[in-house]
Amino acid sequence: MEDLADYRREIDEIDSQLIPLFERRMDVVREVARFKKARNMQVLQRDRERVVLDKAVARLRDPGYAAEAERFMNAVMAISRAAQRRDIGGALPREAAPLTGKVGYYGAPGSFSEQALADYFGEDRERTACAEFEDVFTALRDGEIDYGVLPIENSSTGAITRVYDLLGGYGFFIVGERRLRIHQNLVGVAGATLDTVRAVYSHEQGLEQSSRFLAEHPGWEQAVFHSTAESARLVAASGDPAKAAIASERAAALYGLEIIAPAIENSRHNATRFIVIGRALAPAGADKVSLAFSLDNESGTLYNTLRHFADRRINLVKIESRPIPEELWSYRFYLDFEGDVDSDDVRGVLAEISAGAKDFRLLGAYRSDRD
Ligand SMILES: C=C(O[C@@H]1C=C(C(=O)O)C=C[C@H]1O)C(=O)O
Repeated sequence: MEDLADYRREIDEIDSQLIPLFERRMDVVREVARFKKARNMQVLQRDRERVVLDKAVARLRDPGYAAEAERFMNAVMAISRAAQRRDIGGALPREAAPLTGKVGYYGAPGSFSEQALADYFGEDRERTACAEFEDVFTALRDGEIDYGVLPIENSSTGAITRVYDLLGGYGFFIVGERRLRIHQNLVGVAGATLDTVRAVYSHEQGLEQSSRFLAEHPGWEQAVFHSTAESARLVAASGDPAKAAIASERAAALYGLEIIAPAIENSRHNATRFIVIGRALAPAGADKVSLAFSLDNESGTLYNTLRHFADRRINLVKIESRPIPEELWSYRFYLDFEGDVDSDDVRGVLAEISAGAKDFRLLGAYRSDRD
């Protein structure tokens, strides 16, 4: 067997080639930053990163290293993105004010997201329904819409985790938010009553937010369907008094349904927070910032990240963690905090966190919707 010193000499020799290559790569990456700055382009280019990862794996002699090669290149690209963000500095692409254009929303006409859209952009704004959460993201990616509106958290059921995961996956920005008081109603066709109903359709949020009311009717089948509005549409189309939906008053009126039981939500304070997403950061004047990052699973990493907020007396308003499916028991953290993204303190804290965390991403800076 060779000596440990021999192995280490060999590793040193390899690194002596690796580091100059890394340096060359970083030089090119910073040229790319200049290019992006001139064209107001986003730093993160997910499609390109996928290509880089696929090429790396294809070049392996031993495919057994595929997962490691991906992690290696992911780390290299996270470092190059951080360098590009440093170079580009405050010149992140921003939306022009006011936010004009076509808006997509989750659900169907009559959904709570449509209500949030009407509240935020005005009733007259041109809009398009997106049946699934991801459809809002793909429509924005494909240029079919300029902004999207989706729910992100409910005051009683918590985070809408699927939307968090999509936010982490697509490279878009949160440009605004709207909070809405949510009343859930049991709605059905003319003649439907608590006695005729056998099955209740709704989005899982509608069912969850009304779980106490539903518990009083144990004989009813609970069917998870698309959005609350889509559920109302289904019930109207069926014409069947045995079917009911949990949906808004707005949806009931739109689809000609009657309210069998009003305000069936568990909590008197039931409210949902909706986000408005866009392809670039909101115009200046924001007072709330959202970001995402992951950390090494080691003692103190989360503390060492969060302490920067305390040191700068920045108020953290929300933290959510979501599993990273590709990395067993690893998590991605989503943080919301108060502050102006153009202030020295917020710039400082973003620099501190991006230096210590992996896959750091500024998710948005926008005006908060306070009560
Ligand atoms: C260098 C670029 O910027 C980022 C970093 C990449 C990399 O290091 O290879 C790839 C895509 C971008 O997310 C680029 O856009 O090509």
